[in-house]
Amino acid sequence: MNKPLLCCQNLGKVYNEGKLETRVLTDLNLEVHAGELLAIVGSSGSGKSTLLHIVGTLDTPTEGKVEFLQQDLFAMGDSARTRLRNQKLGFVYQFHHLLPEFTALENVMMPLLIAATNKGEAKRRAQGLLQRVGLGERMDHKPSELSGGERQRVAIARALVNNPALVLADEPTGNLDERTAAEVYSLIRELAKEQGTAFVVVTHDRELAAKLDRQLMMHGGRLQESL
Ligand SMILES: Nc1ncnc2c1ncn2[C@@H]1O[C@H](COP(=O)(O)OP(=O)(O)OP(=O)(O)O)[C@@H](O)[C@H]1O
Repeated sequence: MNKPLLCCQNLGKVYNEGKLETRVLTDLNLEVHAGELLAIVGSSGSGKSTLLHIVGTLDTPTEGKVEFLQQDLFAMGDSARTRLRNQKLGFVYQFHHLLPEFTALENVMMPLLIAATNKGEAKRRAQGLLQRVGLGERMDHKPSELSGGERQRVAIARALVNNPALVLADEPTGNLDERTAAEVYSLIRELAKEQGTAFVVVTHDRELAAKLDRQLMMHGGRLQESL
C-alpha cells in the first residue's frame, strides 16, 4: 500500500492552565490515505477539535509526531510549516469564517492571492470552483447576501481552491438543516473524488459520518473504530 498522506504517531496533548493540567490526547495513532474521506465522531470535549488543530499546525502536540506528505510537521521550521499549511491544507469550520466585506468570488480567491498566484489565474480557478459548487450565479454576493448552505459551499470552494492534499473540516454542517447538511456531504464526496483530496471531518452527526469512507470515534484521548 502507498505511504499514508497523514500519519499521527503516539500523539499526546496536555493543556496547562496554571496548576490545572488537562490531558486531552493520549498515545493517539492515525493514518489517512490520499483521497480518503474520514469521519471522526465522539462526545463533546473528547478532543476532536484539538486533534484537527494539531494536524492543521494551529496547535502543537505535547508528545508524538505528525507526518504529512512524509514531512515531520513539528520538526520543520516555522516558515516551511506555514508554507506547507498554505499550499497543502484546506480548512472548513462550522461557522464559515468568510470575510464579510468581500464577495464570494473574492473570498474564494483569497488563499491563492496569499500564495502569490497570478490574479487572473486565481480568478479563473475560483470561478470554476464556485460554478462547481452550484454558485455560478452568486459569485458577486457578499456572505450576508447568501443562505447558510450557500455560505458553507463558498467555504468549501475556498478550502479547495489551492488544490490541497487534505481538507480538515470541523463540524462543517453543524449549523445547517438536515437536508442542506446532506447536500454539503454529497458535495464533499463528489469534490474529493474529482480532485483526489482527502477529508478529515469532525461531526456529531453519525448519519452523515456514515456517508464517508471510514468512521473513527474519539474516546479516552484515542481513536477507536466506530460501531
Ligand atoms: N486552550 C485550551 N486550554 C485548556 N483546555 C483546553 C483548551 N482547548 C481545549 N481544551 C479542553 O480540551 C478538551 C477537548 O476539547 P476539544 O475542543 O478538542 O473537544 P471536542 O471533542 O472538539 O468538543 P466539541 O465536540 O464540544 O467541539 C476539553 O475538555 C476542553 O475544555
